[in-house]
Amino acid sequence: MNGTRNLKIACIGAGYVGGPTMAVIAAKSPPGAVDVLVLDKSEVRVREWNSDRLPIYEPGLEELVKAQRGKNLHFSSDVDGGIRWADMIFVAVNTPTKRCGIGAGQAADMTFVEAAARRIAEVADTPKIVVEKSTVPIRTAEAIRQVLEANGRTSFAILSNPEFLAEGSAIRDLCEPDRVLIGGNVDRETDRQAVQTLVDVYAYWVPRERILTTNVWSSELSKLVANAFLAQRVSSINSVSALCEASGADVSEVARAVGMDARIGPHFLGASVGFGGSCFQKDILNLVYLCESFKLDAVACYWRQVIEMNNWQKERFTVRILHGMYNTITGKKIAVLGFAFKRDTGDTRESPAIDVCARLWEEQALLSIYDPKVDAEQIWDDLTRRCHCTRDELQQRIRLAPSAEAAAHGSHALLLLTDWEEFRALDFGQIYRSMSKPAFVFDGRNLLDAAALRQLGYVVYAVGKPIDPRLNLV
Ligand SMILES: NC(=O)c1ccc[n+]([C@@H]2O[C@H](COP(=O)([O-])OP(=O)(O)OC[C@H]3O[C@@H](n4cnc5c(N)ncnc54)[C@H](O)[C@@H]3O)[C@@H](O)[C@H]2O)c1
Ligand SMILES: O=c1ccn([C@@H]2O[C@H](COP(=O)(O)OP(=O)(O)O[C@H]3O[C@H](CO)[C@@H](O)[C@H](O)[C@H]3O)[C@@H](O)[C@H]2O)c(=O)[nH]1
Repeated sequence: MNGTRNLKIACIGAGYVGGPTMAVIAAKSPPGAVDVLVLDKSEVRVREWNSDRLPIYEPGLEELVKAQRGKNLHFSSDVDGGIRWADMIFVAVNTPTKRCGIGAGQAADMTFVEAAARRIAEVADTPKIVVEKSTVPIRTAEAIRQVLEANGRTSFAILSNPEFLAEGSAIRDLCEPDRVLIGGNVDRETDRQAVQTLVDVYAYWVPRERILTTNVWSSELSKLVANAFLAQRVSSINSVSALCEASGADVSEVARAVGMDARIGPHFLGASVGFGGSCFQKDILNLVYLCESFKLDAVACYWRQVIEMNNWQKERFTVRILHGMYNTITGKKIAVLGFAFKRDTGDTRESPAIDVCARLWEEQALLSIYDPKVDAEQIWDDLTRRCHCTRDELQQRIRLAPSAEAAAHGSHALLLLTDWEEFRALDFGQIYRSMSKPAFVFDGRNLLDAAALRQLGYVVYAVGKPIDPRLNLV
């Protein structure tokens, strides 16, 4: 039986993880069992969570939030008040890659996690269960404990409960997780009890056999390793995509044949322009830094290669465009379809589209960018930062388009950089008629039917597929 009644849960950090995770906990617990309060230092973000226009796009999220908000789900910027009120406090703040100092460009920046821990140490006036939800380097729970204990908070429990949701499918992933991982220090009675309390929360909707309990360090490390393995599969298939193009093999056929081996499995074998997102690169860099700090240089080198292969793939895609279009794209209009790092999200963090657009900008192309969910401001922010120039300078050669058709009109090439489902349904015949000829398609997601496009007259490049003889490529 579930022993958790009227548990007051707060979450510091109302981002891509904090918001959806807390909405699902609120929705899945029986009436009266939990009250959830999501806290953020950003008043703007909290206002958006309390409005009709949520700060993030995620399928199913809006319905869920609207159904629970004001009942057992609340959003507030009163972080101190929320800490005092709660029995259990999740820490779901951002842990980006460090930009300066020791470990810059690799180590995780723990500033926000530590600030949250210090805030709890300062204002909590009753014992709390602190749950590390952010992705953190191994032994962070111990650092949080030291901060708390040094401030006299000795009876607090510290648990690790990393999150495995993927953007675009966050609600489904949270409602039907492959597993929930909870790490606790079994030598401490407070932690043992706290693990049980957290297990009880998840057990409202997750089958008990999917809730794993481990020691804290295994839990922290498993999160980094899971992301490293996933990213490694994408880099592996992307390395094979280059070999396919060179040899005449088809990467989708190879992936299918290889993935049907039950020991390998079919998922995450989709060749692409490269992986993006806020997690893969950051977490592998974090793992590499960890290995280096343990003097495990060969291990660090092994994982670093996953990122190097990803960078190479993004660059390779850009070079394919340039060579395919007769070695010059100066002054040519190119339509960019998709700017988010994957479908079903408005998130652009580490999106391959940023790198590809920046490289095409350097080549003096005219870009017309369309994405169904990414805010215009976000695109300009990403590109000004990446291209090291002002928005005025960018706007001399880059436009944002209101639709895929508008982006494509008069262009020499379509680049498909995000696998939005709506791109599959475009009227490519109509688009072809509106384009300069020869009309090129560079499909960075293998989303489109290349044979059908060729029938319409397009010259098509698709990652890891046999090279179109009309392309100027070897
Ligand atoms: N985005 C994902 O898909 C995903 C999935 C699994 C795990 N993670 C991990 O979860 C963590 C959060 O990621 P995210 O994508 O939700 O980040 P995010 O940037 O979307 O959200 C973090 C929020 O924390 C707030 N914040 C930071 N410090 C604070 C403080 N001291 N007090 C109050 N609010 C504070 C920020 O204002 C921000 O709104 C990261 O460690 C990330 O690696 C992310
Ligand atoms: O076969 C594939 C699968 C993915 N990708 C790309 O890889 C990136 C990451 O995709 P995905 O993992 O689906 O999204 P994320 O939201 O980044 O989720 C990852 O990162 C999260 C943050 O840590 C983890 O919680 C998730 O388990 C993990 O999948 C995206 O650019 C995808 O387009 C490919 O190119 N080919």
